[in-house]
Amino acid sequence: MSAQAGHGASVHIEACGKTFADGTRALEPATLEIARGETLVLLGPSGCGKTTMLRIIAGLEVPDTGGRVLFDGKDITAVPIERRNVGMVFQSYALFPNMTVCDNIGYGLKIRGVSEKERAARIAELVALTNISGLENRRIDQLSGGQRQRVALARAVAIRPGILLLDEPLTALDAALRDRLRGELNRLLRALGITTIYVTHDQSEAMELGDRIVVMEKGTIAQIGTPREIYFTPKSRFVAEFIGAANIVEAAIENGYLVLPGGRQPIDGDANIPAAVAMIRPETIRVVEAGSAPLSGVIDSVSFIGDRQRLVVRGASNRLLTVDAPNTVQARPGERIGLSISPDAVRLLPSEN
Ligand SMILES: Nc1ncnc2c1ncn2[C@@H]1O[C@H](COP(=O)(O)OP(=O)(O)OP(=O)(O)O)[C@@H](O)[C@H]1O
Repeated sequence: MSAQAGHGASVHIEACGKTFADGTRALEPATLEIARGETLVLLGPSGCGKTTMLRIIAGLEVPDTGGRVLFDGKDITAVPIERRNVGMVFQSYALFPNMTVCDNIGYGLKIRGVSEKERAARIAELVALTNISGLENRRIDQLSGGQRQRVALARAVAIRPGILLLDEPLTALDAALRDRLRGELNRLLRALGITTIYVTHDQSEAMELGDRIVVMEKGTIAQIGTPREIYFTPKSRFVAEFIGAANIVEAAIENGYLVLPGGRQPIDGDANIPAAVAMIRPETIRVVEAGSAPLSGVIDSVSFIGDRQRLVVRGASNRLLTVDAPNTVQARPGERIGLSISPDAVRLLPSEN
């Protein structure tokens, strides 16, 4: 494993936009730094330009005039994919179905003229790292989906790329397997220390894997930050609603108070934003006795999720708030409850058009 570590290259994307031949503007000019060894996740809804950005980094797509891609400070915009030293894994496996696991993993090494002995050693190391021991001599068409994705990963990193590009690699797998592989992938990426750019539309995948997340919206970068920054301090309603559950409340602000459906809520920070909406995460709202609480409402529905329960609470004027309560709280539809929100849990966001 140690022989694999520390191969990451830094990536600098400068003013890279993309307009396709048919006039589709897939990506507005974007500038982005990715540090050596960092895992950066490109997250966003379908069609927002994630894959296009990844393909520009890979060398599969040329950016519009003026855009540049630099690896370790060197301009490689005109360098073809096979000379960029990148490893790639896609949602569809793109493995050679009739070849064995070992031959697939060693393919890139073989065409680069790596000796058989060295190849065997590297393959053995990767078979262990990706948990596919015992399958070395199976053909790809004799493997499960999860096993195939492990082989695809092993093959992508076998050539010791400076940059690993992953496009929705877990999307085709069922939920339980996806969760397990996500954890394994996380450990693998940390162990290898390769700079990784990971495309997904799944916010929990993005939060678990990313050192930083780039949230994309309609071909533009909506926000870049660590998973915690994106979750706790989203800059816009779009980001707040894309990552995690969010109560978005359009409410008046009066003298440092937010006027909420069931009462008045003190808020921190600049309460003089002229037009704003408030975001409150469901797990930051506490259920308390109805009597003394500044906010109250009637439970509309209760969904038991296991580790917690999600309540929908109807306040005055029929506005609904989602509340994630501990699974030990007794809550029944129709009951009146009090709610307590810490002022710093209310985030004001600019209201959008
Ligand atoms: N070769 C192409 N020619 C024309 N338009 C394209 C081409 N490739 C992609 N697009 C368009 O560019 C936009 C961005 O596509 P892209 O594949 O980057 O999105 P994405 O965020 O990766 O979406 P998904 O999650 O669905 O893969 C989309 O509107 C898409 O239809």
